[in-house]
Amino acid sequence: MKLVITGASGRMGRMLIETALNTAGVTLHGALDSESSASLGKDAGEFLGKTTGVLISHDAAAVLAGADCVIDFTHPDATLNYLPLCIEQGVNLVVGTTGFDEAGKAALRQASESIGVVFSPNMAIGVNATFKILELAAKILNSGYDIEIIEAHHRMKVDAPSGTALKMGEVVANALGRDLNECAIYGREGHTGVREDTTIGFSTIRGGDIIGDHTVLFAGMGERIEVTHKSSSRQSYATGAVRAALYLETKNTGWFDMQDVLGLKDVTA
Ligand SMILES: NC(=O)C1=CN([C@@H]2O[C@H](COP(=O)(O)OP(=O)(O)OC[C@H]3O[C@@H](n4cnc5c(N)ncnc54)[C@H](OP(=O)(O)O)[C@@H]3O)[C@@H](O)[C@H]2O)C=CC1
Ligand SMILES: O=C(O)C1=N[C@H](C(=O)O)C[C@H](O)C1
Repeated sequence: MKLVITGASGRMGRMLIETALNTAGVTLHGALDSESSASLGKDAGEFLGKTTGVLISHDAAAVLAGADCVIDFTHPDATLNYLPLCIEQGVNLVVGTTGFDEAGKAALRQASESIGVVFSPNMAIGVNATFKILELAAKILNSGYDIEIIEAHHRMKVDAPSGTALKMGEVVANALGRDLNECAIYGREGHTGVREDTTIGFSTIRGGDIIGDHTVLFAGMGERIEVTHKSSSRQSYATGAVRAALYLETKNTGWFDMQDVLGLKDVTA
């Protein structure tokens, strides 16, 4: 499978290049970065001390020619810029980028009528298992428990709450028959009044080099349950993303998430 990695000099881009180079059946076909990137023209493997023959480029049309799949961990503006070229050239797309607005998500979903798309705010197997655990926890703790979602990430992260925290909120809200758009509380300040029963609160921490911690707290009277996932390396995200690209090898169109890729859709307790 011929893979193109966007955001090639970013934290995830580099991890993805290393993972692609180490995965049997995968060829690094191209590497893209922003037009202002200091890495343009450099070998994509330079940061590993390797020569791959793939030079980091800004010419998306040229790089995408002949590719099978793009893995994109960048910024919503970048993803939506690459999208028409993927459609035009029939190149599948794995999107790990977070922070899309509703219109951006709709554009990706529409693209999946022409190409295969895997869209997931977190590609780690453990996080996707946690989504399942949360579904069950929410169904059991369906009344008498206040739900709060706490996430912590590195100081360079630009979107909040994290895509994973929002997805956790969605999973819990759906399990309880609530609409996250109606029950989410994003931070509190001043005289807030007492907590309303059916709300789901989000708290965001940004600092240092924290890779990604997520906790869903079910706080009852006299006890509390915390479901926590902590990432200690970006490798888990990259491994999941390359697995998603391989999953798309047999697909020409369609909208998928990591639950599809990992075969978790039908897993019930
Ligand atoms: N789904 C998942 O499992 C995970 C998702 N993520 C998400 O992936 C994204 C990237 O994270 P991370 O690697 O830490 O971020 P970085 O800032 O380290 O990397 C982003 C890369 O994208 C490039 N880029 C940014 N804007 C544009 C643009 N408009 N056009 C072209 N290229 C652009 C940057 O280039 P330059 O620096 O030159 O601007 C950089 O190379 C985030 O949305 C994050 O939330 C992260 C980890 C896991
Ligand atoms: O920006 C990050 O680093 C991460 N972003 C994703 C998110 O927003 O959920 C996934 C992971 O938590 C790391």
